[in-house]
Amino acid sequence: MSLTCHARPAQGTAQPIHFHRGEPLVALVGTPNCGKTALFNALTGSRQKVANYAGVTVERKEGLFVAADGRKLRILDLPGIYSLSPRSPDERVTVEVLRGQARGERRPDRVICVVDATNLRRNLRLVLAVKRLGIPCVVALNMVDLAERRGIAIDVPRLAAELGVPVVPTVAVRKDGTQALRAWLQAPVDEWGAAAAPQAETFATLEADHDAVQRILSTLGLDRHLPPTRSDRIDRVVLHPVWGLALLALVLFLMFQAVFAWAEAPMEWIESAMAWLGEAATDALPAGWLTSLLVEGVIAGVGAVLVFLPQILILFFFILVLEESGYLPRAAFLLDRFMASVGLSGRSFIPLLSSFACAVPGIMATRTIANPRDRLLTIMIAPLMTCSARLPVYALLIGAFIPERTVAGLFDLRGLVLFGLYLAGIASAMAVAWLVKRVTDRHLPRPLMMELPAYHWPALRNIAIGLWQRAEIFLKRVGSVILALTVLMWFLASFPAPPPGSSAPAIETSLAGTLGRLLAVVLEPIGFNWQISIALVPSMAAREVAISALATVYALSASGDDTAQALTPLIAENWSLATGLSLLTWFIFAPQCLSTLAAVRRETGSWKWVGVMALYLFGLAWLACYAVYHLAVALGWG
Ligand SMILES: Nc1nc2c(ncn2[C@@H]2O[C@H](COP(=O)(O)OP(=O)(O)OP(=O)(O)O)[C@@H](O)[C@H]2O)c(=O)[nH]1
Ligand SMILES: [Mg+2]
Repeated sequence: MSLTCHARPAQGTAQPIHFHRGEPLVALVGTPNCGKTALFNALTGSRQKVANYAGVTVERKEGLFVAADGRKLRILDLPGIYSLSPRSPDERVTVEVLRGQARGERRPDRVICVVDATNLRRNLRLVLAVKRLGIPCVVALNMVDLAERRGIAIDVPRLAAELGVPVVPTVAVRKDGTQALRAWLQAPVDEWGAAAAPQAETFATLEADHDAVQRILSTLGLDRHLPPTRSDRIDRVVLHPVWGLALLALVLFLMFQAVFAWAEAPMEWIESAMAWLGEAATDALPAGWLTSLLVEGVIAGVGAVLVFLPQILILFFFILVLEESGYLPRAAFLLDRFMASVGLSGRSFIPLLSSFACAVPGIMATRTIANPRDRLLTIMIAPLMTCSARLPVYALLIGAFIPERTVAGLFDLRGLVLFGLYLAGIASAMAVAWLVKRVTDRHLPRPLMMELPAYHWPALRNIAIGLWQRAEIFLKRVGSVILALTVLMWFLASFPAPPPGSSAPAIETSLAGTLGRLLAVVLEPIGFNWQISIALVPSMAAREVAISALATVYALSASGDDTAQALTPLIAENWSLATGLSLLTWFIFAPQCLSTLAAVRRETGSWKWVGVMALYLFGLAWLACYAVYHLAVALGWG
C-alpha cells in the first residue's frame, strides 16, 4: 500500500514525495526474455503472460509472496531492459521504478536480478549497472536447465564472488526450481548485502563494466565459442529468404484451415445444446414477454455467439504455440524487409501479430517500439489486424454464403476465404502505412535489432493454461457485455409494441426498427438492410454482439408460425451474396470497438488520435464496402 502526496516543490524540485507503508518491495529486473515473469508467476502464484520472445511484459505488475512464517513481500514484475538508459516506453517503466521515480511507487527495497544462464555476456553487464543503484540485490541465475543441456557449466560460488552479490540458480518453469530463491526471500535483508548510495553512470563506468564482464567470463572459463546449437541449425531453414517465407505462409495457412476443419463437431454440439435449451424453455414456460426475452433474446442471442468458442480456441492454440516456441521474432525478421518497404519497422511485427488476439494488448505491445513515429503508426493500423472478436462474425457469414467445398482436392474453401479475409486486413494495414510514408515522407530506414531466443518445445501445461484463460475471457464476455447488450437489444426491438390489430412483427414499429431504418439511409448504398444496420450499433461495444443482435432481430421478425431458426440459414435466405460480402468487408475494417479507442487514448495521451482513427476507419470501411457491394451486384450477385 502506498500513498502519494504531491507536496509543494521544495527548492525548485518538482518531484512528488511518496509516503509508504506496508510490505517490503522486491523488484524483478533483467534483460527481456530471461524469465522474469515465469519467476514472478512461480513466486506469487500469478498467471501473467509468459512467452518466448523479448518484450512480453510492457507494464509493471504486482504480486504477493508469502513466506513460510507468514511474512509478506510485494513482488514487482517489470518489462525487460538492456541497460539503465531506457530507449522505449516499456523500458522507461522499469528504469523509473528502479530510480524511485515511478508515480505512486517507492524505490524497491530489494532487487532480484534475473540472469539468463545461457547468455551471461549480455546479462552480466546489466547486473553490474543495477548493483550501482545501491539497492540490496540477489542474482537469480535462471534457465540453468538449458545452460546445462548446452554444456555451459557455471561455477556459482565463484560467479557470486566475482560479482560481489549472492547468486542462486533457478529454473523458473520447474515446480521445484525456485526453492533456493524462496529461501533468499525469507532471509533477513542484511544477508542480501547492505544498501548504499547510488553511483552515477558515466561512459567510463560502462566501459569498465564491459571489461569486468570479459574478465569474469574468462575467469569462469565461459568465454570460449560454443558449437552451433539446435536453434542455429533450425534457423538455417526458418530464416532462409525463400524456405523461411514459404514456411511462414504454410504455418498461417494451416492455422486457418484448422479453424474450420477442427471446429465442426464441437460447434454442432453447442448448437444442438442451445436449440434444445430454447425448445425446452418455450415448452416449459408460459407464452409472454419474459419467455420471449429468454428464448429470443438470451438463448438465441448468446447461443449464437457461444457457438464460436471452439474456433476461437483453435486460433489461440496456434498463437500460443507460436509464442512459446520462439518462432515469432523469426517471423518478424523474415518480414522486416517487406515491412520497411511500406515504412514500418520489424519491431511492429509482434504488436501487430498480438492484435490478432485483440487490438488492445497489441496497442499496449507497441510500447516496445522506441521511435515515436513508428509507434504511433503501428497503433493506428493495429485495429486492421483481424481480432478474435471478429472471427465469429466472419465464421457466421462464411458459413452462410460460402459453400462447403474442397478446392484442388485438398483445401477447405471456407478456410481459404477466412485466410483471405485475414490477408485483406493485413494488406490494408500495409497500404495505410505505405500511404502515410508517402505523405509524410519522413521515414529513415532503421535496422532491426532483435533477439532470437532459443527454440523451446511449448510446454503442454502452459498451452492448456493459456487456452483455459482464453475460454474464460470469452465466456465472461459472453456472460457480461454480450448478454447485457443482447437483452438491451431485445428491449429496443420489442418496444414500443405495435398498435392493436396490427399483424406486423413488433420489431417493425419498435425503437430499434426505427433506428435501423434511419441508419439504413447511410448504409443502404453499401447493401445493408435495416436489420444489419441495427446490429452494427451495439457491436461497437463488442463485435460479437453483431451476431447476437442479428439473431435476436431475426428471431423477433419471425411472424406467425415461423419457428425461430438457426441464424446461418436465415441470413443465407434473406440476404444477397453481395450484402454478405459487403458486411464481411465492413468487418475487415470494423472501426467500431470502444475498448480499442480507449486504449488509443491511453497510449497516445490524446483524443486527437482517437478521432483520426475512428474517422479514417469508418471512411475506409464505407468506401471499401461500397466498392465490394457494387462490384458484386455488377457480377450478378445482388
Ligand atoms: N527451460 C526454461 N525455460 C524458461 C525458464 N524461465 C523461463 N523460461 C521460458 O523462457 C521464456 C521467457 O520467459 P518470460 O518469463 O516470459 O520472460 P520475461 O523475462 O518475463 O520476458 P519479457 O517480459 O519479454 O521481458 C518463456 O518461454 C518461458 O517459458 C527456465 O528456467 N527454464
Ligand atoms: Mg515478462
